[in-house]
Amino acid sequence: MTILNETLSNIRPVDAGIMAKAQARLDNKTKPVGSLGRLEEFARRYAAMTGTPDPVLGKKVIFTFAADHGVVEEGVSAFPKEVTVQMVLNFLNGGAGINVLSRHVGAEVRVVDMGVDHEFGEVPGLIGRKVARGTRNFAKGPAMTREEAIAALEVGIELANGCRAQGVTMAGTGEMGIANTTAASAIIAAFSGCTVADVTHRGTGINDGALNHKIKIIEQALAVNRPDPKDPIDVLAKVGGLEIAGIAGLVLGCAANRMPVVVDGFISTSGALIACELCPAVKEYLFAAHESVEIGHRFMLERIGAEPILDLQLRLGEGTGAALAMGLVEAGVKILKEMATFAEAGVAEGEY
Ligand SMILES: O=C(O)c1ccc[n+]([C@@H]2O[C@H](COP(=O)([O-])O)[C@@H](O)[C@H]2O)c1
Ligand SMILES: Cc1cc2nc[nH]c2cc1C
Repeated sequence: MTILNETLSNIRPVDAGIMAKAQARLDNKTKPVGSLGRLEEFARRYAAMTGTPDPVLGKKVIFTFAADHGVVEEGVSAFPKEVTVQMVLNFLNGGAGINVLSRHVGAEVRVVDMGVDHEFGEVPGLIGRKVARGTRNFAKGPAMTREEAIAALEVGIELANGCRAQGVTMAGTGEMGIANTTAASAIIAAFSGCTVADVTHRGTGINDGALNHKIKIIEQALAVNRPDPKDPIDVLAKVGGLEIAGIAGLVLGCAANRMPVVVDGFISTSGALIACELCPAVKEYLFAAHESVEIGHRFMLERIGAEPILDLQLRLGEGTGAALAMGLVEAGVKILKEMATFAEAGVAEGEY
């Protein structure tokens, strides 16, 4: 069996009994029932994902997947393609937004080259898993072959599979890739049947003229490639990206390993969406970090059925929202594990 098929066959719905046990444990803590709101939801879902009402909190890791996009040549981004490689080096030097926010929450950043159009050679810290030197221009034909898409998915799965032995208990997704909002918009348009204009926005900050052009390019890409929404790998290969495939694989691998995964913004969610379309039970293992400024994000989150944790007007990517949200998920689990019960603290219980 292929790694992908084996992973898909290992994904099971979470145990509703464990969720109820975790909630019962929360209800005995020294607080009015339900008064910690969504922190309680995070805790009981985390418990159900990991299969125990007393879950372990270990290492937190953000995987930031980087890749280039052939469609950049159509003028769909405010920034030049070189920024992808330049930002990878910034991540490795610890100077990017994701480095700051990961330090803030005590998470480690792992940078994965899925398909940057640059030969890095031996660069300390970089996880080199290049599947190709970027995708092809999907305004003219498929971004990748089906084989490339599956190879990239399997990179993400293997990274997730490695986590448990390394003491990682929560993963987060992140990405870097100039022009990748064009791919993410094409993916949600292909699945949802929404008009391209409804799901396409300004990415790094394009002006009105460039936005109209970006919409036309995505319409052209969908007409040229005709991705089949019933075949998520076809959608991924034709209008996706190598970093998006890596994210989809990571999310599948986390679900198969019963490991909670916190999904970042618009592009990360397009990867999570591919994973959920391949196997609907995946959605039970993910936390949606935040709602991105990108207008298409809402449609993705609705399709997955995920309620975002934060709304901070973020649109950076890299995993920045995931890092922040991870801190809140962890806070919820600490409440479950560390807070005193009424009996332990000698506090009188209420009557409801
Ligand atoms: O995560 C988001 O919601 C998000 C929204 C807009 C832009 N980005 C980041 O900006 C880059 C893509 O923007 P663009 O305009 O080049 O398609 C890519 O590196 C993403 O990490 C990220
Ligand atoms: C500078 C810069 C940093 C980024 N981080 C993620 N996407 C990005 C896009 C740009 C342009």
